[in-house]
Amino acid sequence: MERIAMASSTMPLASFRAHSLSYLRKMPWKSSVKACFNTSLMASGPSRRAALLHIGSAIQQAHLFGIKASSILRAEGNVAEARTSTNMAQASTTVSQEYILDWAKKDNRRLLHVVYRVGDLDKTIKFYTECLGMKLLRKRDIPEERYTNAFLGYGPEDSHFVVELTYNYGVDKYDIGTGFGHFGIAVEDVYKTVELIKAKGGKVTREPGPVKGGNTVIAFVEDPDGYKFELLERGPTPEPLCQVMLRVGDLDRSINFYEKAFGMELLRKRDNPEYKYTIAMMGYGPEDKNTVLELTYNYGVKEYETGNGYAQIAIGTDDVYKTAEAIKLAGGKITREPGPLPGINTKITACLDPDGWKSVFVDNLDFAKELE
Ligand SMILES: C[C@@H](O)C(=O)SC[C@H](NC(=O)CC[C@H](N)C(=O)O)C(=O)NCC(=O)O
Repeated sequence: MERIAMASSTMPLASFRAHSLSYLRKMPWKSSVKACFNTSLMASGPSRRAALLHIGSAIQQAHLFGIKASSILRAEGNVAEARTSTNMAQASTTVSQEYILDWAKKDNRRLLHVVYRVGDLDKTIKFYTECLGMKLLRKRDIPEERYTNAFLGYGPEDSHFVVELTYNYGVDKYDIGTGFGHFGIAVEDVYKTVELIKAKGGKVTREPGPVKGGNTVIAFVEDPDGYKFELLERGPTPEPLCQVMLRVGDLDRSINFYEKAFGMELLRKRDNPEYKYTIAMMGYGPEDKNTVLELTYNYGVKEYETGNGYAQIAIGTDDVYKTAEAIKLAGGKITREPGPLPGINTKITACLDPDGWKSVFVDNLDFAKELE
């Protein structure tokens, strides 16, 4: 790229075009980005071409060194050509937007855990281990902040989605709100599981049987704080803690947000007109092997209360800075700018979805170090 930028000031136009296009063809960018560069390149004069290629070079180098392309583009704003050429401004914006949104889809992402608050940690741990069959994976007490966390799940945190319970000293009750739905647990026999839960004194709020309007056998149980768990009958799965269900006020708006800002896939959408709701399963891999976000739209309901019990899901990423950039580009609201957390140095960024549901992205390498 540097070679092209230098050549642009000395070569005749025809050789310059051939040289540049052959170089651009070899670049690992999307074809639409290349097309945009080609168009702008051919429409501009020699000095504009040099500036445009200079920006392209800077973005390419930024990519290699993990620097945000938008920062480079801002810095490059000092170049007079970039400031004055509408074509070039459009080209550079398209490059940074396409690059970063495309990157979000290819990033190494996984749902790590779901965080919520409980009023009695020991009581909840007892219910999850004895009734739901989870393992207590670790506990950490942060006395200076007056809270304790307990991590529970069906396998180690480096490969499984788990729950992160938060107990705030002295707080024994939370408002779960109307928006939080349930956590899904896949079991091979819902009837047997419910019997066991009942025998241990657990609260069953919906008896086992086929879901209304479908065939899957389900049941609902409630934990000591009133958080609902849906038991879903399935064959053996590597990820039994399989769903986080949240209600949303506009399903298409949410699908668009999670696809664009989070790089998730719409795995399944099912309308149930008889019971006046539609669900969309969003995630980073097939539903039978990965935990998914189940978004539920109830006909005509535009708003919910998020309460103060449910906190957020955490998602692993290779780069919290690019993640935050993608969320901003997709119109998301960043509530914590990317960077290391004081004290533990794990890099995170946090944001809100269109309904106010919070998510935190955690640097994959920092998270792995935390688990060592
Ligand atoms: C198998 C999979 O599709 C389900 O389990 S969906 C479960 C179903 N969900 C809803 O009804 C969502 C809408 C509801 N108004 C809400 O906001 O929670 C469900 O809970 N069914 C209940 C039943 O008894 O079948």
